[in-house]
Amino acid sequence: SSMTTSMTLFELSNNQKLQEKLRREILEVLKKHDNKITYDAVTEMKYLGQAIDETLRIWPSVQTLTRVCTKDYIFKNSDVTVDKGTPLMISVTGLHHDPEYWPDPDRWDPDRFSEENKQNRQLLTFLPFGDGPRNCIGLRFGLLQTKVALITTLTKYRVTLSPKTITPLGRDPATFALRPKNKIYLRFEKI
Ligand code: HEM
Repeated sequence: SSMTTSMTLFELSNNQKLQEKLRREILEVLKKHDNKITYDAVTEMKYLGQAIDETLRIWPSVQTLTRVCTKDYIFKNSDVTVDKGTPLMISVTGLHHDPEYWPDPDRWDPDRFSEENKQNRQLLTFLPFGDGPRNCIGLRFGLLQTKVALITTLTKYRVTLSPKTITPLGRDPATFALRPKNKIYLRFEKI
């Protein structure tokens, strides 16, 4: 949750217009709910959910899923086979950056997760929490924590990128859990 919060703030620092759009939504919804961060208020913040999903697409915290093949399998229209018992690693980062499913994959664009775009997307091309009976048990809690952290921060501060941050950030290859290669330095200006 903390990594997803940091990466969303990084992307919002690079996109001041979208940061303003998101802040406007947060303030409008909070106003309707007596300025209280309730579960109903958080659920109503659609653009916030889209922004977090888009961050999880570009920066999935768990970069590879692991499975063991349970029956012999032949990929359609190919001679590639996977034998029963083979350990498998699935690159979530690779899938989330495949231009076949995600055109211009390095561009952070929460509109990819609008209701309309979500309906047109191919199944299983977005796997930040895995899938199946062993997917992330903390999915809802993780998303809620991230949303509350972003609401609390963005209502109080305008966030910009410090010149100390070296971009592109890159990815530390030594860990399966996401860690950017370069440190993220942000500036918080009280609103
Ligand atoms: C944004 C936050 C989070 C992300 C992106 C995330 C992502 C993931 C992913 C990709 C998996 C592997 C799923 C699979 O193999 O199909 C996983 C498993 C798991 N996660 Fe999370 N997670 C998050 C937050 C949390 C939180 C807050 C908790 C606990 C409170 C949690 C607990 C677990 C547990 C226990 C598993 C193993 C489930 C199993 O093997 O049955 N996660 N998570």
